[in-house]
Amino acid sequence: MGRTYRKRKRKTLRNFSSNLHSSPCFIKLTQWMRKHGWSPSCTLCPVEFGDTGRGLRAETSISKNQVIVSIPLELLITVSTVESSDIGWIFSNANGVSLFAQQVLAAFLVWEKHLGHHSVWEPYLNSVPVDYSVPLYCSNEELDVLPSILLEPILIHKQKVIDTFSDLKKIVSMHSGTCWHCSESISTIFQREQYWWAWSTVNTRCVYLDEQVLSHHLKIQDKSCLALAPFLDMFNHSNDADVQVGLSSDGKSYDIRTLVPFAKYTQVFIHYGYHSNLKLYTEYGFILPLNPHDFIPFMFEEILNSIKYTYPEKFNCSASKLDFLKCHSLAENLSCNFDGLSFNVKAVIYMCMTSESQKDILTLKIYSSEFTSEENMAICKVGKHLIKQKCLEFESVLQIMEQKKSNNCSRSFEVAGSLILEYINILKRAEKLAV
Ligand SMILES: C[S@@+](CC[C@H](N)C(=O)[O-])C[C@H]1O[C@@H](n2cnc3c(N)ncnc32)[C@H](O)[C@@H]1O
Repeated sequence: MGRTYRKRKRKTLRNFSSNLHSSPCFIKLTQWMRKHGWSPSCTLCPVEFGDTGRGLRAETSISKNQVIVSIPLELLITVSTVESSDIGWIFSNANGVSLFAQQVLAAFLVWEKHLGHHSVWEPYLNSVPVDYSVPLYCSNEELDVLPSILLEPILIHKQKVIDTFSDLKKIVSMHSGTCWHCSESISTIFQREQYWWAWSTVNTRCVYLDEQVLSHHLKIQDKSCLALAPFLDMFNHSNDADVQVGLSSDGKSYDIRTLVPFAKYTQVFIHYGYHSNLKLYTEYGFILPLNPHDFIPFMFEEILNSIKYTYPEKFNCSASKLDFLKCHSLAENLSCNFDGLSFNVKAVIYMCMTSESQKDILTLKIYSSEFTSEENMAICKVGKHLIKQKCLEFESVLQIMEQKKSNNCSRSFEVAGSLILEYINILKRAEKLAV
């Protein structure tokens, strides 16, 4: 699929949304949920939106403080659901191998998916996506061209998936039984590809519960009380949404109450958290244009290099200055966002360009930000150089990515390209502010 085609397709999709209300998958999901005690809290229709993909649309207006979804606890998939399932015994006998909530839920999805029609969860499993745009699905060749700001969290995440899968294989291979449904040996049912899909399903769709709701006896390493919640997991995220989530007052369901109203025929969003685009990309496989929580980190050395380049004669970064910066936590959170360079970046630039003898004055100036116009100009000049260098770095990465994109690339790689483009836009705006 060529670039022009994709661009054209995106353009068409943006203005187009298609109603999924009568899709067999959705009808079966809601019929099955009703049988298990669910009833809709308000009229929501699943729709394929041009800009956000599948989500839920309000068929009538929704007011502030209205409960938009309420899922009976028996419809949630939690660690206790897994414990009392066909494969619960495998995890009760893990023989010292570490278990994590996400791994256990993912294993359960793989198991139930393989049962097909024989799974009571089939209507739910058929409602979740068959593939994902999370970075786990970037090929090694694609990962090779990503900048370290993206690559580092991706590799950490990927390693966690690899390790938990390898531990799962260890656990299942301790047991020699065969499956009642397909007669396959238990261990062959858990394959890497299915596990990656299941892991991504949990990662992009789970909610967090109170520990008390989850009574089980499995030895889970982490305290994350994850739950998969059918239907509820079709809400997309927006920074403009605001919600209250948790158990209903009678403790029988998991509810979401919206704190903002929604007009009839608009998409109803929830809020996944105050996430930067990097977090949204690595955890959920999408980004938000003009995300106010976005920022681009700088390394301390990058700032020093910009000072050395712009004012070689003024550069002065002694051991005592380094101590000072570290003691005052000024050498961390070095970043740039839509509003320009962070306070700490400016403090580091100022500190490392000013002579040692004036340390008391320096401290006072940094915390009052009362720089002379000459000092301000010097800080801006270094800041501009720093921003420009980062921009050049991202532009050259994007160029390489564009070349790769013209061949067959993963959806995840395309999202990574959009993220780099967002970063370039932020830097260009910040550069204009640094005058
Ligand atoms: C909990 S699911 C939401 C429903 C999902 N869109 C679906 O089709 O089932 C989370 C996933 O939805 C997508 N998503 C959520 N909010 C989005 C947004 N504002 N823009 C684009 N995609 C979004 C991402 O793929 C994310 O991993």
